[in-house]
Amino acid sequence: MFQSNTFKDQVVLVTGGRSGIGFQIAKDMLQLGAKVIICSRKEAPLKEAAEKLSEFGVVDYQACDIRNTEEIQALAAMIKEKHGRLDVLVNNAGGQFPVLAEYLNDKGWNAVINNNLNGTFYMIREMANAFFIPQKQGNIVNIIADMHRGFPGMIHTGAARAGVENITKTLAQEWSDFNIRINCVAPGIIESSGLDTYPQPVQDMFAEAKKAIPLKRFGDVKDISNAVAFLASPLASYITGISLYVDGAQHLNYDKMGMPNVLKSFLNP
Ligand SMILES: CCCCCCCCC/C=C/C(=O)SCCNC(=O)CCNC(=O)[C@H](O)C(C)(C)COP(=O)(O)OP(=O)(O)OC[C@H]1O[C@@H](n2cnc3c(N)ncnc32)[C@H](O)[C@@H]1OP(=O)(O)O
Ligand SMILES: NC(=O)C1=CN([C@@H]2O[C@H](COP(=O)(O)OP(=O)(O)OC[C@H]3O[C@@H](n4cnc5c(N)ncnc54)[C@H](OP(=O)(O)O)[C@@H]3O)[C@@H](O)[C@H]2O)C=CC1
Repeated sequence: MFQSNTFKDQVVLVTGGRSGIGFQIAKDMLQLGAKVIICSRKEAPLKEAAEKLSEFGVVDYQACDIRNTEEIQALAAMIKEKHGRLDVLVNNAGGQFPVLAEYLNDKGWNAVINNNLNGTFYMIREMANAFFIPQKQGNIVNIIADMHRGFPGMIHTGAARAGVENITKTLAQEWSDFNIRINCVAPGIIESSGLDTYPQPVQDMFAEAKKAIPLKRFGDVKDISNAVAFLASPLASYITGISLYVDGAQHLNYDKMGMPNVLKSFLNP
């Protein structure tokens, strides 16, 4: 258990904090003493999530598409006005869809690269310039995915998340002079709202998929938020530039649940 004052008076931004994993990260941060800002694209569910989270502490929200630099700058301005600083950035916003590489068109490829790679970089750059570099203090945790051995069935996200992992290694070195730590959390398959977005044949595979995970279960959102809290906390003060796989050792197991075969069985382009 973390002490309830672990993040006391720290200001934490969680992208995609309206749902699933991001919501749990925001809730935990509030319960550990932080002031939290959540952002995502859809204003109405964002507001609703902020209302729920306000039970646990001080929470602000602002609609922001991480692919849009102007919207990110407006978010930074709001945070500066309300809080004057930012201590932790959790890049959780993202998503993709299952597809076989040969059927993925430019638009679909670009949509996922823009979201998961470009959007994450824009957010890191803007928040570092607005807060972390001038403060000479900052902490970034990037949620990536289990793409250790490639990502059959989701080539776009595998490439994007590998890019974020490499950004993390680069900035752990470039920005060490600014006392900025940056790490990744790589979730395996997590029981969250995100899984509902997968087509039924993929969901039908999930029970079978658990057998291929050494710990024989999917993770839950708390497994991820615990890892994020650890990496963002002083307990991890000598850790930067790493990826922490929170996946029941799934990344050591090459069999991606036979997913390409499942996709071939229902994809009919
Ligand atoms: C297999 C292994 C499983 C493995 C099993 C499970 C592994 C779990 C690991 C990971 C789990 C998670 O991440 S769970 C989290 C999942 N959550 C999400 O994915 C939610 C957020 N997702 C999104 O917002 C979207 O998927 C994303 C594409 C990234 C962004 O969308 P945009 O709004 O930018 O773009 P859109 O307008 O929707 O789409 C742009 C184009 O992308 C393509 N496109 C978009 N959605 C598409 C779809 N469902 N199927 C085909 N193509 C699609 C089309 O070409 C679209 O153009 P048109 O044709 O012209 O429209
Ligand atoms: N669940 C799982 O098994 C795994 C999840 N992940 C990753 O973890 C993260 C959270 O996933 P999870 O909670 O399960 O899924 P959700 O779909 O519930 O969460 C995705 C969140 O990101 C937001 N978002 C997406 N695109 C953008 C954007 N361009 N700008 C701002 N916000 C955006 C969404 O809000 P809105 O639509 O309103 O913008 C939503 O709140 C995602 O990056 C996901 O890919 C990685 C591995 C496994």
